[in-house]
Amino acid sequence: MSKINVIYWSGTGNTEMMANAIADGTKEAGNEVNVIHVGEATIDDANNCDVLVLGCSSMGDEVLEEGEMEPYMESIDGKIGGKKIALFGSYGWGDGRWMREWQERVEDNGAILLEDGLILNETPDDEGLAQCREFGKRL
Ligand SMILES: Cc1cc2nc3c(=O)[nH]c(=O)nc-3n(C[C@H](O)[C@H](O)[C@H](O)COP(=O)(O)O)c2cc1C
Repeated sequence: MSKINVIYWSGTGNTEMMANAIADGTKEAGNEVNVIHVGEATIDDANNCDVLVLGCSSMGDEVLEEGEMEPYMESIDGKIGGKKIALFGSYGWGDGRWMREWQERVEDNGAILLEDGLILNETPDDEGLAQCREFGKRL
């Protein structure tokens, strides 16, 4: 059994739906999971788990949300070398650039990206939620 922390930011609830479905999948696979809003996450939450799962929607112009998620990433940049990480988030009109750049950032930190970042357009439908649960099971 692995301990998995899912730390997320979500403006209108789309990425939050993904976070909860990913958590359901990880639980079904027999893991222990904590879902934490990034506003309540500590640096320790990034470290005290076997797999760190980070979620944020595409905001600004293809960037992480700047009030809570970007500062949190800055607080863990340089401290996640060797960490197993998976990324996810919802987007709107873009082509997923925010996720590609986020993946690069995590890899530049020396973290081990377990999966390609899971991205879904706007509000997840049943198929999207099923994809999230499968993603969670694979972690
Ligand atoms: C201020 C703002 C900026 C956004 N910027 C982008 C963007 O650059 N690229 C994109 O694909 N979607 C963008 N979106 C759309 C959101 O990523 C999309 O609606 C997403 O589903 C929101 O998920 P959430 O409810 O988890 O925050 C933006 C939305 C808002 C409100």
